[in-house]
Formats: sequence, C-alpha cells, structure tokens
Amino acid sequence: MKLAIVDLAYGNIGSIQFALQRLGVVPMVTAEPDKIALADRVILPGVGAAGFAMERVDCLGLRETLTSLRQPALGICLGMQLLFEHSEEDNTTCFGLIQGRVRALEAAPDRPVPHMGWSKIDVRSPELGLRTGDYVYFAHSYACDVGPATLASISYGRDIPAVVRQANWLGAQFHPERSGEAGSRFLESFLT
Ligand SMILES: NC(=O)CC[C@H](N)C(=O)O
Repeated sequence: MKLAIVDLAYGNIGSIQFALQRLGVVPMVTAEPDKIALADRVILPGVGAAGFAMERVDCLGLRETLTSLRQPALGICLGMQLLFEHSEEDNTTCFGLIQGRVRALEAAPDRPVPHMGWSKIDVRSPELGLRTGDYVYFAHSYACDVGPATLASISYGRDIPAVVRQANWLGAQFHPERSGEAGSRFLESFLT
C-alpha cells in the first residue's frame, strides 16, 4: 500500500511513521501534489497552529490536491481541525470540507488548557476499531463543533468530537500514534 504523510514541515511525523511501521506500512513523507494524489491512503498530521499550517498548505499549492482527494484520508489533531470551515486559532479559514467551526477550549480549575492527557471516549460508530471506554491521548487547546460528522466524542467542558467522518475524510482529535493499543486499532482500521 502507498501511504502518503503530508509534509507541512511541522510536527509529529516521526511518531506517526513509527506507529505505521509497527503495523507493517512504510509511509512516504511528501509535499508533492502528484504523490499525494496517487497514494492509496493520505494522512494530514498536525501539531502546531492553524494559521501557519494553512499558509504552508497554500505556499505548497496543496489546497486543491487535498480537497479533491477521493481515497481514504485521515487528519490528525490540527489536521482534523483544518477540515472544518474556520478556526478561532489565528482566525483562520480552513478547508471547509466539514461544516462547523473550531473553537478554543475553556479552562476551568479542574480542566486545564491545553488539554494534555488520556481521556475516555464515547464511540457512536462501531467500525473505527475503537470502543466506548477506550482511553486515547489528547494534546490540544482548540476543538471542533460536534455535528453530524461526529463518530466519537469526549466531554471536556463541552462535548467535543474525538473522531469525525465526512465522505473519504476521517479526522481524529486525539493522537492515535500516541494512544497505545486503542490507537493502533484505529490506525489499523484506517489502513484496511
Ligand atoms: N497539538 C497541537 O499542536 C494542537 C493543535 C492546535 N493548535 C490546538 O491547539 O488544538
């Protein structure tokens, strides 16, 4: 299988590569539109800020490529947030593939922001390799709106999507590459 990890020059690419290799897939890390368009699977990783990431997307001429993919694609963390219409982070217009906005998490004494750590998910869709009650790893300060695309969620001050799906795009707010056995199950289900 040809799997492309989109290289926006930031982030958690090393740990994603490693997690995929453990599952027997050697990904290519690339920003070349043709390689991305022709891959069997595409991963849009994300650690960083929305404004910078969208600037990189446009600078590399990847907006059209990424929005017209038809093969299964997965956005991780910021990569998932970019699928929505708008992010409060840097007041950024995103891809608009999924209806809704990305809004800052609100801190409370028992709920620090950034939200960093393991949270228990509530799964609405059985075919993700995940189960209600699984703990997965989050590291973020912003979160997407819950909507029809939401397949799994957590509660952190408000309900926030942990997994979304719209057509060929899957998004994970958590980091599957850092979520142990549950994360591997999720990645494996994306690969098959
Ligand atoms: N881990 C991250 O880089 C988080 C991505 C995004 N900036 C957020 O805070 O939600």
